[in-house]
Amino acid sequence: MTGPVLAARAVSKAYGPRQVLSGVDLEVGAGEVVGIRGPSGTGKSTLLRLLAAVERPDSGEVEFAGRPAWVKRRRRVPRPGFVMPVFQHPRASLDPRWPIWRTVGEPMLRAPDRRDRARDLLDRVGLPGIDLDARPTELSGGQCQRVAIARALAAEPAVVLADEPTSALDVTTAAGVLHLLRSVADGGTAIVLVSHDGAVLDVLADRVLRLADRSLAVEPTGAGKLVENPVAATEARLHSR
Ligand SMILES: Nc1ncnc2c1ncn2[C@@H]1O[C@H](COP(=O)(O)OP(=O)(O)OP(=O)(O)O)[C@@H](O)[C@H]1O
Repeated sequence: MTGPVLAARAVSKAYGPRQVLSGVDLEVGAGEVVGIRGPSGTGKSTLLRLLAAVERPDSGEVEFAGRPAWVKRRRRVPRPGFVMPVFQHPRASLDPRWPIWRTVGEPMLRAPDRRDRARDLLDRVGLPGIDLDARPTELSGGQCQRVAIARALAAEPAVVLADEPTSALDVTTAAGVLHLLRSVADGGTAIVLVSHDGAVLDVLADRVLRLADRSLAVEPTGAGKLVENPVAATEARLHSR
């Protein structure tokens, strides 16, 4: 396809009297990594929930591959696995009753080897040898964060929406996860990445937008991109924050 894989068209959202987003436009192409930064409370997580079609905008449209995410009757159009979110508080987004292999394997319900594939994905997010039957309550925040990333990738989605995906990780682990996300993007998946961390955005994002005054504006990026950086250089860049 030639058009954007994900788009927001004049999207607005208010909670009660508080207008959080007003006429936000965004287009994300296949394989593109778009970073979003901005002060706390400006609506970054809200925008991701709208882009994930977890919440509806008050006005405007979210489109998946050129088609509205919501139909006129205000029902969400089912597109399983098209957009996968990684929410800011991963422990809360994991089912506490499920062993982690089942959480990661959920998007691959039809795969008979989904336990093995879950193990492989958990290896790739830096959790080799983790107990596949562990429950989220037995894991650290950083481990939950990586389980949530593995689950998002299991769907082989067209779009990953990641809200502070490395905030609970040490620098070395974060660099590994950022490289994994870059390789996923290089395989054609679009990524929208929210982070307060300029270094994370600088190394991973193809372009960075700033959310302020209820809308998005282009933000100049800083250091060289991850594509040109080996993991060790990314690690050094994250250390220098
Ligand atoms: N479900 C909700 N009900 C009412 N108000 C909400 C809701 N979700 C978000 N808000 C409000 O919308 C505003 C934007 O919140 P949001 O979490 O999107 O900001 P953010 O930029 O992601 O913040 P942070 O960087 O601190 O995570 C805040 O004033 C918040 O209190």
